[in-house]
Amino acid sequence: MSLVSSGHVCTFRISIRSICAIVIPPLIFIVGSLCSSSEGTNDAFTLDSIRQSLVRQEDTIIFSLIERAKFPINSATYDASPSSLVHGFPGSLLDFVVRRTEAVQAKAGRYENPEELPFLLTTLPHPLVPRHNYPQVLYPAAASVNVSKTILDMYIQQLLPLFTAEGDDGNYASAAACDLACLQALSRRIHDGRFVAEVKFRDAPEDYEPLIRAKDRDALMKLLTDEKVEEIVKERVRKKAMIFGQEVSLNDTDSKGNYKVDPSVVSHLYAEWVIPLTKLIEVEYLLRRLD
Ligand SMILES: O=C(O)C(=O)C[C@]1(C(=O)O)C=C[C@@H](O)C=C1
Repeated sequence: MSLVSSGHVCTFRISIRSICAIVIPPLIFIVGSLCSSSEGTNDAFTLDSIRQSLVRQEDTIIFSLIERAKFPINSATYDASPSSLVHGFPGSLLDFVVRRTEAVQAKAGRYENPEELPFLLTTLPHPLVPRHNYPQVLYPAAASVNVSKTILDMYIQQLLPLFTAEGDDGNYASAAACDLACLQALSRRIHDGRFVAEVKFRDAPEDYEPLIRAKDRDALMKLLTDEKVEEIVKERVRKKAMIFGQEVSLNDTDSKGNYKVDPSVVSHLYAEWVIPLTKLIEVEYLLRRLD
C-alpha cells in the first residue's frame, strides 16, 4: 500500500503545475491541492489511511531485516578507509552500492514519488521514463526535511550489530544489497512523518499555527504525540517479528523460540529510532509549514 500512487491528473493540469513550479513554489501547492482534491485524490489522505500505510510498511521493514540477518555482520562492507573494498572508489562498499543503485533508480523514476528520498545522491540524474502524476500533498517549503544521514549512521553503527551474527562470510555485495533494502524501507517509513504532519496540520490548523509561529518545538511534539498509538505500534511489530521470523517445522516442538530476528530488537528499533525520528520529521515539517 502506497501513500501516493494514485494520481491521475490530466495533461492540462500537468502543464499548469510545471509552470507554477518554476514561478512560485507555494503556488504550486495550492494548484496541486486544488487539482488533487477536485479528483478526490487528496481526500484519500486521512490520518487513518496514512496509519494503514505505516502498518503495511512494518511488514517490509521486518522482512528486510530478516533477509539481512541471513549474513553475518561482514564489517568490511562498511569500511570507508583508503584501503576499503572498492578499488578507486572513495568510500565503503555500501556507499558504492547505494550511490550506484540510487543513480539507476533515479533514472527509472523512483524519486519522482515524494515518499522516496535518496541517501547519498545530492544531484539526481533525470528520469528516463514518462512522468507519473503523483498528487501534491506536501507543502513545498516543508517537503525537503530529511534525516537520511541520521538513519544511515544509526543503521550501521547501532542497529546492524543488534540483529546480525558476528563474523565474516565474504558475501559483502549481497549484504550491501540487503542493507539498501532495509535503509530504503526505514527511510520511507520515517519520512512519511511529513504526510502525517500535513494531515494533522490540516485537521487542526487552529491548534498548530500558534505553536508554529512561536517555534515551540516541545509543544508541537506534545501535540502530535499519541502515546497509546505508539504502544500499539511497538507491540504489533514485536508480534509480527515473532510470526514472520519463526522457524517453520513440521514438528511443532522443533521451532519454539527460534526467531530469524529477535522480536525485542524490532520493538527496540521502533521505540528508539523509528518512532522518535518520525516525530522529529513531523516537528521539523510543521516548523516550515507556514513559510
Ligand atoms: O500515528 C501517528 O499519529 C503518528 O504521528 C505516527 C507515530 C509513529 O511513528 O508511529 C508517531 C507519533 C505518535 O505519537 C504516534 C505514532
